[in-house]
Amino acid sequence: MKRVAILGPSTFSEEATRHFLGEDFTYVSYKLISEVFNATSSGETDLGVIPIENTLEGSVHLHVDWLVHEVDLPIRAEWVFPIDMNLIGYPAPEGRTDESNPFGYIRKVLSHHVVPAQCSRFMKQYLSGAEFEQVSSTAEGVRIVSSLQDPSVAAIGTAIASTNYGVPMLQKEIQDHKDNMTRFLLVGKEASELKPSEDMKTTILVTLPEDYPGALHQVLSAFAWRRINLSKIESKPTKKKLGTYYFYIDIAGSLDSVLLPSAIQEIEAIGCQVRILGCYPSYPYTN
Ligand SMILES: O=C(O)C(=O)C[C@]1(C(=O)O)C=C[C@@H](O)C=C1
Repeated sequence: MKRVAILGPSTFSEEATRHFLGEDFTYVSYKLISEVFNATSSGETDLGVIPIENTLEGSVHLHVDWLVHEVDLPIRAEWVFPIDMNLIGYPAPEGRTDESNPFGYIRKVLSHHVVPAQCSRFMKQYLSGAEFEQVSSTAEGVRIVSSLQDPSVAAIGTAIASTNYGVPMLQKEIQDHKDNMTRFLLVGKEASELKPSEDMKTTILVTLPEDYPGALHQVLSAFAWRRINLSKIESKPTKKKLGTYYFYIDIAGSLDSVLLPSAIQEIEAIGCQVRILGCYPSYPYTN
């Protein structure tokens, strides 16, 4: 069975990956996302799972940075998964209940750094008196809460973490929007057989030539006149020289098509550097 590195256990990454890949894989949990990348890069696992973007938070920059700067792991698939955030902790100790705020007794909240952006309304309304402390995953927060057994410290995470660590669910579905989704990437050195998908995507990094006014316009027009759809374009620092950027571009389409390779050739011809991060199937959420 192929081995898949995930941030886990009892995380959203685990829930999303089990839903997508099923049980024909061996899941190997790591505490840090850097360990997921390293395990996949070193061959300890065949594949790795990276949360890359969220409806409410946007790109997870740290993970994009790892993908671009630290490893050379092609993207093999992407899928989206709904994210229901839950407040997990112990009930108010006797004498500490507050009519105006049922969670006013919570002084500290532990979770992954992407979580406050996904639960900002709930946190503003009920947890404004609590300090937020970042931990390596949502499940790690729940694990710490279970070890402390202190009602003033709570976590935000998955329903499965609440069950597995035996910490009560205080409030379900506290994310700002019902349709909160996270996009996950499957990365790995070798291609894996996956279920067929109607949609293919290609992700490229483009570095513009210096001293070429209008270069970005030319890049975009190479796609535009071929009617190739870009689903995302983000500029990011190259980290080599202050003020220099590359563009992270998600393209709807496959490198096997006629038009996309010629668009890439056209932008290389004006002096752009192009790195292909992957050409892969994309899957919408299906229940
Ligand atoms: O901490 C977890 O549970 C994770 O799987 C990580 C992660 C992320 O990095 O975006 C995954 C999905 C949710 O958006 C929140 C956290």
